[in-house]
Amino acid sequence: MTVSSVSSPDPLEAKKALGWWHTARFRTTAAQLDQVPAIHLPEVAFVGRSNAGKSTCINTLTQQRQLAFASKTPGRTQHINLFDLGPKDAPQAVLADLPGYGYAAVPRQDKLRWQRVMANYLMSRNNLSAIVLLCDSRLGLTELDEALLEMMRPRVEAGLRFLVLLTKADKLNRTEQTRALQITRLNAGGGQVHLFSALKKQGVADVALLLRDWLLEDAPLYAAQETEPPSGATGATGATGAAGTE
Ligand SMILES: Nc1nc2c(ncn2[C@@H]2O[C@H](COP(=O)(O)OP(=O)(O)OP(=O)(O)O)[C@@H](O)[C@H]2O)c(=O)[nH]1
Ligand SMILES: [Mg+2]
Repeated sequence: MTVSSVSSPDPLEAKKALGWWHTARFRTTAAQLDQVPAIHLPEVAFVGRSNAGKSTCINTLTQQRQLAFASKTPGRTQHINLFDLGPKDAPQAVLADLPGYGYAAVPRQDKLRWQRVMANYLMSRNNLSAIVLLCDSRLGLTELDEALLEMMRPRVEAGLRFLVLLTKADKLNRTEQTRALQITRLNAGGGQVHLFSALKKQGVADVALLLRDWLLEDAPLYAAQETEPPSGATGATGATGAAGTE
């Protein structure tokens, strides 16, 4: 098995994809599900345990130091933050940075509330094209990640794209990286798995290309919805309708 840093994508294509990610700019923030606006653009959601490296990954992909707030203090991201991607006057896709789950020091009520917000978001967000589940490569998929995978299974089976990123890969040696990839691939239920290091820029080009292609492939589906009444919009992968609002 090759470690993902070994395969290098076409440099020109990678440069174009990174240029596209660099267009990312803040769109809106929401503390509750019913405050998140319906958007007729393909969306990728970044999820994972608190401290997994979501915000750092977003900053690395977009090559912006402070787009998403990264922190040494777990539980930092408390809102659903949305960012636009593509030309300024014609955004093509949306990136969602979701609050991390599982941080022990957060009061139980807040923890439960956020887990509910996130689950509802992932199950009900009509325009979701892809989910990126980030987990620390030293920990692999934890119980909470697997619960999330299980919950998302119907949507993944219905076509929702799914990528697991093993973050902080710089903390592992080559052998450990290969092992982490093998184990996670077995447990990822058919989703793609990549190693990622913000520090060493490992996997950045691959992930930039993969996610951009997924989103742009889905863009025509949502462009068609723009002309329909909002109630007729169902999203490419279909909502399960399982979630209410917070
Ligand atoms: N060595 C190393 N550290 C990293 C990497 N990515 C993130 N970190 C560190 O991990 C910590 C958490 O990163 P964040 O990006 O804030 O994590 P988060 O998932 O957004 O956390 P919440 O907002 O709490 O959910 C920070 O101290 C980062 O510097 C990496 O690739 N390598
Ligand atoms: Mg964060």
